[in-house]
Amino acid sequence: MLTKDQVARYHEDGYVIPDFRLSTDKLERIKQLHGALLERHPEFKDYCNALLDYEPAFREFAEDPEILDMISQVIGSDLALWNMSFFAKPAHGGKRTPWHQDGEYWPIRPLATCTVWLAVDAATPENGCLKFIRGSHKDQRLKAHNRTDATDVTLNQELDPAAYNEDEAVDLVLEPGQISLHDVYLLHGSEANHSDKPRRGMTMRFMPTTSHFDRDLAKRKAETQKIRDQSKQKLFLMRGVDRTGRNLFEDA
Ligand SMILES: O=C(O)CCC(=O)C(=O)O
Ligand SMILES: [Fe+2]
Repeated sequence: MLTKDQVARYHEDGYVIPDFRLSTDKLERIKQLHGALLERHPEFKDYCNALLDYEPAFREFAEDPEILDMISQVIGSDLALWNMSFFAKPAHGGKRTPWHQDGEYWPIRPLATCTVWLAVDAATPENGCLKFIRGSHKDQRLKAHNRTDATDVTLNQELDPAAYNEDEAVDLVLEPGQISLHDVYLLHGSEANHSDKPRRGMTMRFMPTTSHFDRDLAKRKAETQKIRDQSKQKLFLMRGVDRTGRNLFEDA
């Protein structure tokens, strides 16, 4: 569980690093599953944004009761897992992630999600750890993004340079097995990996079921923003009930 102070930190800063460590066994299992996935799909060497479509076994890590307890402390006790991704950032050139707000990409209304970012390897400034701008989620608004057609990036929507000041960024330094939780409006990004160590990170994205995963909006966003069509996204109810009555879940 998060302490009262950690819950307050999450709301104040837009992220928190809980006292949590995934076991070495589970980390090894994640590395194995990911290694096998890359053998089948080498195109995901930098980034896979639909992990469960290609390897459903990853879901067990999002069913961890300790993690679900923490998520319910920050977004409430009715919650769904709607995405898992893998930012693999290999040694010697793993791609940068442009500065962005997650919400720019996602067809969830009202916009809400808590992301668990799990460090599979140690994440440091040298291998391109995530960088957050503390408190930048607070007005709960999306700022201007521009599309980038660069090929050395994981994502294609980039915050307008006038919307943030990189000097305010803090490094999210994590040991293997540690996690951070971050808000859907938080400004964040990461540099390329020029080191000789990989920086693998796995995400689990949870939304409160007071929000609607809008599949029509997903289609429109795919067209207008040239992002992946998320209209067929699999949603898993993890705790509680659907509060909107409009979300479509997979059978558990
Ligand atoms: O791992 C990265 O470099 C980016 C991760 C990210 O943007 C996210 O988890 O929302
Ligand atoms: Fe992100």
